[in-house]
Amino acid sequence: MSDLLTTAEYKALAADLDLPRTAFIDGKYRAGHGAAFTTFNPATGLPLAEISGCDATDVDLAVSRAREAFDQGHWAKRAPSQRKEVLVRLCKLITRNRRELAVMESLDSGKPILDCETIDIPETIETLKWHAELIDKIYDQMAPAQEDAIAMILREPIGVVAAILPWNFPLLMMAWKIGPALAAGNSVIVKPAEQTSLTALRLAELAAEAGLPRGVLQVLPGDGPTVGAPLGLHMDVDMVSFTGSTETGRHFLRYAADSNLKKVVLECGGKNPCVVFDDAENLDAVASHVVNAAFWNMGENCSAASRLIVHHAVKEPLLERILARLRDWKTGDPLNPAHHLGALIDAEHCAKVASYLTGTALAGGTAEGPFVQPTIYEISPKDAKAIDEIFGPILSVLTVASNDEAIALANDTNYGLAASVFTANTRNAIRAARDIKAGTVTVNTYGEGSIATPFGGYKQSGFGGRENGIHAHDQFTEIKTIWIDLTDPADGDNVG
Ligand SMILES: NC(=O)C1=CN([C@@H]2O[C@H](COP(=O)(O)OP(=O)(O)OC[C@H]3O[C@@H](n4cnc5c(N)ncnc54)[C@H](OP(=O)(O)O)[C@@H]3O)[C@@H](O)[C@H]2O)C=CC1
Ligand SMILES: CCCCCC/C=C/C(=O)O
Repeated sequence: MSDLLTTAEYKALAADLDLPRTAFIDGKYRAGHGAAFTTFNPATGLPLAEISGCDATDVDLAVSRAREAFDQGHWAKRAPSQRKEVLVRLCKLITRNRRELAVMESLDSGKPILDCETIDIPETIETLKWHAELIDKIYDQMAPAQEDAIAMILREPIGVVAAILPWNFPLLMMAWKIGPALAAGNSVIVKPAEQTSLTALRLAELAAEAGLPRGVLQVLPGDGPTVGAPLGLHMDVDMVSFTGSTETGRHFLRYAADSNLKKVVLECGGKNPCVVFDDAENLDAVASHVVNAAFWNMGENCSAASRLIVHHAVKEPLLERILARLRDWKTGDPLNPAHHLGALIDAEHCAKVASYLTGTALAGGTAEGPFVQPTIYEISPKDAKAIDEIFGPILSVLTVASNDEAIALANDTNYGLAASVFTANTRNAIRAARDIKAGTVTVNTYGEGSIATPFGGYKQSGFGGRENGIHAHDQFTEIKTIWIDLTDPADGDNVG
């Protein structure tokens, strides 16, 4: 992006921000009944704002308002083209306020402003626009039926959806959920991660300004046990869409089992492999992809490639290039647009990541407060660094003697979210893409694909559906069959 500001200009904007401090319920900001909590700037450790937290009383209120809004049909039953208009208006408002949102996101999450400006905010807009534009272009279906019957298959909004968000992509993950959910006509209650509530609240305010009826999008700040659990256990919440750790994902399956069997979709962790075969070409490009895959967003990314599985024939030249490439990746103040890595989310997470900084590193290996240098270790597959989801800027290099061994190692994990394969041989590429058990396999590149391609995990990386693309629309709708008998009564009844 050409119009990045200077650090001083970003800091001036940051100082002027009007930060939201209460829940957004029934179309307006209002204080919750839970304990107030502080949201911190991860880069400085200083408080940003005191936020009035929610509790089960607020959950009950928000669910009843969401249900009322749904039943009244001012959103759910509106023509798809009218829902589209409101969501497109919201995109325009986000665009108009994009700088404010980018700075708020960077301040609250520690993400580099460079990424907030060039990825998080543009992708948030793109996601909302894509689902808005989709909704008046999809058709329901007819199924084969008997001669004197018509069978229709309709998609209907599910009802009240709870969106439980992580702290690593606060706005973008909100967009991944509310984009398809709102476009389909649902009422959505968002629970942001306690560390990062600010942009979710501001987005709800902008949605109201865009014309979203009250009760259709509400945001309840607070922690998991106090706000997430009552949402998960609520008898009048029809669906939970969750992004976060596999462990917390399991809680939501239990909540559903212990309440109303609500639909649950989980997008959880990953220990994603970058596999480099002996015939990989253009190692400069491979090195760029590996660095980006491992260290983008400080490795606080469910689809980060934290395992580099490389054939020994290309290991040395590839590592040389990776280390050279890494010299361009600067770590530090998130509001400095020259920095590619900002601050880790909080002290607890820093301590967890730092506990993996052991042994001799090929690069990095040090942490200074919330700033962890991009770090590379060459280790054995049995090392905890190669097994655990660290969620920090630590790449494990695992050397193999054959391409088959590489695939076996790539699959030797409880996770299965994303993987990349680098090879010049088409047959090897296709075989690897087929054999790796992951929701997304990229060949000779790294990334999540586009908003049009489904995103989600095999094994313990996910459950119940896919985000993005038309598959996300499936996630947030129920399928209804309508069978219409066309028998002429004059010809007798159709029974038996
Ligand atoms: N797949 C991914 O994208 C993510 C993976 N992670 C992984 O999870 C690890 C821990 O991060 P963490 O923030 O604790 O992630 P969690 O999975 O615990 O949090 C995700 C969301 O679930 C909520 N939550 C937490 N516990 C409960 C509960 N018992 N009932 C209902 N809701 C709950 C959180 O609320 P709150 O935090 O406010 O209490 C947050 O909104 C990271 O180190 C990383 O490995 C983390 C974030 C994203
Ligand atoms: C530009 C696309 C970014 C996708 C990031 C997906 C990460 C999800 C997660 O960590 O939950």
